[in-house]
Order: sequence, then C-alpha cells, then structure tokens
Amino acid sequence: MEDLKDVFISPLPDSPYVKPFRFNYTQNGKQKSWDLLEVHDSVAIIVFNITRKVMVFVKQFRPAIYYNCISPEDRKSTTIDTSKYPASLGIALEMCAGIIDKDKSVEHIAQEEVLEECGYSVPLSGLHRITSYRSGVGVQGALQTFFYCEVTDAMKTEQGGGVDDELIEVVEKTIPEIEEMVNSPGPIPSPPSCLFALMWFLYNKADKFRKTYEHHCAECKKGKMVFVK
Ligand SMILES: Nc1nc(=O)c2ncn([C@@H]3O[C@H](COP(=O)(O)OP(=O)(O)O[C@H]4O[C@H](CO)[C@@H](O)[C@H](O)[C@H]4O)[C@@H](O)[C@H]3O)c2[nH]1
Ligand SMILES: [Mg+2]
Repeated sequence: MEDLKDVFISPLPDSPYVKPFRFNYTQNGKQKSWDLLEVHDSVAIIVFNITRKVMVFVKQFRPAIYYNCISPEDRKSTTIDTSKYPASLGIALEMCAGIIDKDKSVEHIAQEEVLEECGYSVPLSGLHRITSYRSGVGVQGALQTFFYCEVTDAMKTEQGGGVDDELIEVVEKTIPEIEEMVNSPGPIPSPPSCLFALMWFLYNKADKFRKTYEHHCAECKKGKMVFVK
C-alpha cells in the first residue's frame, strides 16, 4: 500500500467518477455561480464484531488526502518527490464504504461492500439503515446512507481487502481505542462521516459491549464517578 512512485498531476479528462461544472443562479436578485463536482451517492457501514467486541475499519491510500499534504509550490513540479512526500501521508482510516454505481438497492450495495472490503457475509436483515446525510457540501453534496451491522468471527467468509485494483487493509479497534481516536487533537486521518459514525456508535451502542459496564453502573449507583476504559 505504501509503495508509491511516479506521482504527477494532470488536467482532468472526461471521468466516470467526477464531473466538474458551474452552477449558475439568481438569489435575492443577485446573479451568482458556484463551481461544483457531480459525484456518485454512497453508502457507509459501521461493522462491529461482537465476538471480539472490536470495530472493523478499512485503511487505504486516499489520493485526495495525499494531494492536500503537498505544498502549493511542489504541486507545480512535473513529478512529486515521494521521499519528501511518502505514501503514509495519504493513508486514511474509515468505515467500510462504497459508491452507488450499480442499479441495486442501498442495502444490497452495503452488503456487497461489507463482503468485498471487510470479508464478512452479512444477511440483508442484519444491515440497519440509520440515517443519511450530505457529504462535501462546499463542492459536491452527494447523499451518503449510513448503516450499522453486527458481525461474528463465523461470518468472516472471505479475506476482504477490496476488489480489482483496490488495496484495503482491514483494521480492528476496541471501544477504548475508538474513544481515544475521537478525542485526539488531530489531524485525524479520517473523514467527518467516519467520526460521526464513531460518535453515533459510542452514544447508542458502546455501553452494551463495554466489559466493565455492569461494574460501572454499580459504582455509579453508589454515587461514584467511574471512567470506563
Ligand atoms: N481509476 C479510478 N479513478 C478514480 O478517480 C476513481 N474514483 C473511484 N474509483 C474506483 O471506484 C471505486 C471506489 O471505491 P468505493 O466504491 O469503495 O467508494 P469509496 O472510495 O470507499 O468512497 C465512499 O466512501 C468515502 C468514505 O466514506 C466517501 O467519502 C465517498 O463519498 C464514498 O463514495 C474503487 O473501485 C475505485 O477504484 C476510481 N478509480
Ligand atoms: Mg470503499
């Protein structure tokens, strides 16, 4: 994943993934325009392994993150110096996610992504649609539908890691590690949608998986403040 070379930047030809265009409008009598990107809607899935009480993340190289680590001056050179800018700068930790580029329901797309990226076979009934929201509202605003699913070690039927030329590493984190992640001063190498998913999980689900939870409640009832780790 970190073997990166021959990096250079070029103008965008016709792309099946992003379509740049100018959106023109009149608002309150004033003519305006906004430069936008059309991109696919997507799904994102929290995958929580209840056998070992760990959250399943995907780690992958994100060119957009890498590019934003390059100084404006160095972006102008014909090739990017990868000893100055190693691949590690662009590696992100995210929820399992995928674009909706097939004529299938969001549930089916989510099911496929969990299998392809994380290696777990999840029944459709195990995928709980939580909400949907807009990503990248400055330039794109596409809809991302967010799911929660619980998996067991027995449901891990494949390796995961992505399809075709995708290079994805599956990473597991415990609840205390998730708490540490969301409390980090940053920069956290994750999109806000992932951080929202983590906060949603900590707020709605984490308590039932915390090993020390019963002890915590008992101590709280005695009027003690207990920080669960
Ligand atoms: N060659 C090439 N050029 C591209 O520009 C290019 N762009 C994409 N691709 C190919 O499309 C597929 C994209 O992978 P996924 O379907 O798994 O979608 P994600 O990249 O995970 O993105 C999701 O999750 C993100 C995190 O929540 C959100 O930010 C996004 O909005 C959300 O869509 C891969 O097969 C990749 O290979 C390109 N292939
Ligand atoms: Mg993906």
